[in-house]
Amino acid sequence: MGLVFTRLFSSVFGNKEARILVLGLDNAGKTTILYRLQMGEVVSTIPSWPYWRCYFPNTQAIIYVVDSSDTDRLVIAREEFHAILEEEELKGAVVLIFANKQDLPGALDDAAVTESLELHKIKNRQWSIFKTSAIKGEGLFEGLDWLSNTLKSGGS
Ligand SMILES: Nc1nc2c(ncn2[C@@H]2O[C@H](COP(=O)(O)OP(=O)(O)OP(=O)(O)O)[C@@H](O)[C@H]2O)c(=O)[nH]1
Ligand SMILES: [Mg+2]
Repeated sequence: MGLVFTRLFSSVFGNKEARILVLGLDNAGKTTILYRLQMGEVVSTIPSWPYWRCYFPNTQAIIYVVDSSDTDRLVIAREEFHAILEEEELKGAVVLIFANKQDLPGALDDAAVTESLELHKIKNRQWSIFKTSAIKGEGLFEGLDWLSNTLKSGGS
């Protein structure tokens, strides 16, 4: 399951529209995050894997959401994440990772999630990871600020 939205970033060059995909395993917190960010934009739901590709063209950024407390499924999350990065149509997209559910006991921190997802393998692309709690509303805007600045400065 995923979500897609477009957002306007104002910059010195005027308003720039960015198409952003929010992806991640089920239960990661994607819907909660978008609700928290109070996106005024139209958010559409992407049904399931086979259809994800239809949403890939013209995507400037991917937000990949991980349930940091669901350590059993981090391997699956890693495989899914790297499969997404392999997609030709997403080669130019900037990647923001949300290590979500930091409020839960046993949640891995950003360094541990970086290790589990093997983020050091990411090549030729701008990326960053932020610790978030969608429930508490923590870390989300910091991440979005990074994304906004990165897209304004020309993206990948
Ligand atoms: N404790 C805690 N729970 C969270 C957090 N973010 C989301 N949840 C909970 O996790 C569950 C799943 O959240 P959703 O936002 O529905 O997850 P999703 O990624 O949209 O899931 P799908 O739509 O099934 O793909 C819900 O019960 C949320 O309340 C968080 O930061 N902390
Ligand atoms: Mg959802």
